[in-house]
Amino acid sequence: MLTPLACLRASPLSTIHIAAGRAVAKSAFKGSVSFSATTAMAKSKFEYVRYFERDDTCLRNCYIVVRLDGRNFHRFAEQHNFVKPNDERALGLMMRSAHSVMEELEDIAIAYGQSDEYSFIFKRSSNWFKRRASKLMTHVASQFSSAYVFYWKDYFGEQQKLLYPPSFDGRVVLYPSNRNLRDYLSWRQADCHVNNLYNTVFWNLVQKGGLTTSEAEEKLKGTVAADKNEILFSEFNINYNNEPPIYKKGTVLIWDKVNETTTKHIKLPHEEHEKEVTVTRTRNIITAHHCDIIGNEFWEEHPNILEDDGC
Ligand SMILES: Nc1nc2c(ncn2[C@@H]2O[C@H](COP(=O)(O)OP(=O)(O)OP(=O)(O)O)[C@@H](O)[C@H]2O)c(=O)[nH]1
Ligand SMILES: [Mg+2]
Ligand SMILES: [Mg+2]
Repeated sequence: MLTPLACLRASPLSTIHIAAGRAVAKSAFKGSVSFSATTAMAKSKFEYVRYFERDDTCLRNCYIVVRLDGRNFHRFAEQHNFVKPNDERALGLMMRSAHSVMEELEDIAIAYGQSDEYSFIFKRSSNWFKRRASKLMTHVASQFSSAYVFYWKDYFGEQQKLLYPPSFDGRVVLYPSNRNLRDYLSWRQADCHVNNLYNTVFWNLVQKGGLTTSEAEEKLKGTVAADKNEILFSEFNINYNNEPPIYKKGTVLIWDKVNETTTKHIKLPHEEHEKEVTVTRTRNIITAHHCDIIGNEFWEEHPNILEDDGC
């Protein structure tokens, strides 16, 4: 007897003979027990099962946000010796993976990432995959995860091996207005700032100040941003404003137009010699920014990211 698993394994090598509207699968494995299953073809009585599928079409006119977050990255960061509190390699790899998502999937107008998360915003007019939430989310998550593994060595080199396959959860959220979408992105960037300020002081207290992690935690209890800035400045001579923007602001990926000029040699039919001509092409490329997206300036500089609210 073949177990169900063995049958599954056998099926790719099986030959299927179609006779009188019925499919007969025969095992191609020599020596194994051959099976011949007769299965009714399309339009069978089984087809009703497809009506159990849920319609998860995203509401029209809304921005579709897919947010990914690394699963148990606290442990992943420890096991892969991430630098505390910010690991440039890890942030670079997250950015590269997000870049890959934007390159491969259509209609993403902007992406924002920090720590182990990335948000991808599909244009409100997008009709990609008929706006089916599960399709959008799973494509984003799987492209991101495979890119993360694929590009690992480019960022961590040979010394730091990838010890196990990382994974990312995904969720879909719809935002009906430009204000809502901007507030969503502001929320994520504010989160980046709050966490980074805390982590910067915390790890300075531990690594340079000699405090244990619980002593550092105790010292920071009840402190506000100004207190943390003061500790950084007075105890460690660090001006938080001068910390790298990628740590403080996260990463924004957008499409930008660039002009590319190339020289070509062409020979016109009525001319004897080749002529050198310069050709300028406009190309869309993805650019990374580590700037404030809470205020108006960024949005005024890039007016094409948001679509008209239409009201
Ligand atoms: N050392 C270090 N750790 C990082 C860095 N980026 C992310 N992390 C870790 O990743 C965690 C991300 O936080 P969360 O997403 O809230 O938590 P999580 O452990 O991933 O758990 P779940 O998301 O609930 O599965 C942080 O708490 C850090 O421990 C980094 O650059 N350096
Ligand atoms: Mg996480
Ligand atoms: Mg997270």
